[in-house]
Amino acid sequence: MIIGVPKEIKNNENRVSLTPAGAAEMIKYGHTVYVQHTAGMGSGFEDKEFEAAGATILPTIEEVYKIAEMIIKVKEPIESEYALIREGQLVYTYFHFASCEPLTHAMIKQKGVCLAYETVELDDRSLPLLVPMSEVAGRMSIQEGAKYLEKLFGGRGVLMGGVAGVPPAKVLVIGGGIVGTEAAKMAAGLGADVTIMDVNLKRLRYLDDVMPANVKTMMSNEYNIRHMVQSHDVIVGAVLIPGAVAPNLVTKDMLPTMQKGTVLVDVAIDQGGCIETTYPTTHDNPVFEIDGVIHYSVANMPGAVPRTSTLALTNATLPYAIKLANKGWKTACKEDPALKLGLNIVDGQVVYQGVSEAFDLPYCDVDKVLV
Ligand SMILES: NC(=O)C1=CN([C@@H]2O[C@H](COP(=O)(O)OP(=O)(O)OC[C@H]3O[C@@H](n4cnc5c(N)ncnc54)[C@H](O)[C@@H]3O)[C@@H](O)[C@H]2O)C=CC1
Ligand SMILES: CC(=O)C(=O)O
Repeated sequence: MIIGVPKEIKNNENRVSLTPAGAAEMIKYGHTVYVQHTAGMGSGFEDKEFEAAGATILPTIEEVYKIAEMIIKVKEPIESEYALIREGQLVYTYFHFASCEPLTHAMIKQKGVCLAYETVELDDRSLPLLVPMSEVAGRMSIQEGAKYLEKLFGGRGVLMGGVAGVPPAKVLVIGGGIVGTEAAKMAAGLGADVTIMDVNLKRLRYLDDVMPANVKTMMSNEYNIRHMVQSHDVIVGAVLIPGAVAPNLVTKDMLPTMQKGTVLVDVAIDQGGCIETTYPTTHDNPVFEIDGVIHYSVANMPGAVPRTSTLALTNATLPYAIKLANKGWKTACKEDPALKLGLNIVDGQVVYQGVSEAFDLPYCDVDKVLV
């Protein structure tokens, strides 16, 4: 198969979807790999390393899209890329359709095969291609929270771990999955007083067992959230309903009850956000303030640590990419139920329930596009 690796063009997105090692692996299986000039540079991989691995460098993004049967990306295509996607072309990347109606309509129109990393799902309901970036974003959420808590950046001027005789910062994490767990671990490691909330009691029991003593667990419901946000310094939004828009759990009317300089980090922003007042921001301009409360809502947080993130992401995406290239997307998806769940839009049809519900679009059973 002919594989294309475009350079990411989202704001400050320095990850790349394939490393030189990944390109070598693809080539070993008999595939041809085209990489856009400087696509790997932001992650510390030079063109010559891809060439040494057997890939061919192409000067422009247009040439990559034109020649490739399978595009491997990191972030969803942005507006300038929509028209480059061809009918029947496989695009393997994060899409987060439910949070972006224009992207959804554009991909329906282009009739590509959109296989979304974030909805590839194993039997145990885990999301193998989201996990590595959730680990990164969860850990980063506390670094960012700690930074914006500093007075200089508009925060309350509270030190995460406090000092002898002065209590530490209070951190509330809403959602106890991968992002939430990593956030709680990092905050606890800095000495903060942490509470983690979830609706899944089994998950709360597990977290209660494994977390250090400065992490408490609490059932997530409107009453508890309303009460807790009033006294916490950093609040991390980390919920997910796979493939669907995130629910608004921290609502606008709660802001005036918070302490001035509280920092909200809405990691779930890529699925629309779980804090009503957040909208997607960029690494260039990551925060904004409403009612004296700092909002951080960057939709591609791992893009800020591209070396770590590229290596972590491609560790997870490469084995599936090889399967797709070796067998073709139809056979690969028929044989692997986890990959099949990654199909969101195929040949102009929405084949993922959460996306059809988000925009009231007709839903087509995925098996119909696999015949
Ligand atoms: N902004 C960014 O750069 C990044 C964002 N993310 C996003 O972070 C979000 C979380 O991802 P993961 O932790 O991997 O998901 P996950 O599936 O591991 O965890 C989500 C958790 O939310 C819980 N939950 C669902 N409804 C809830 C509610 N009403 N109250 C409290 N908890 C609730 C679930 O029970 C689950 O434990 C996703 O939207 C993901 O796409 C992930 C990586 C990077
Ligand atoms: C999960 C995601 O969208 C990201 O890592 O950017």
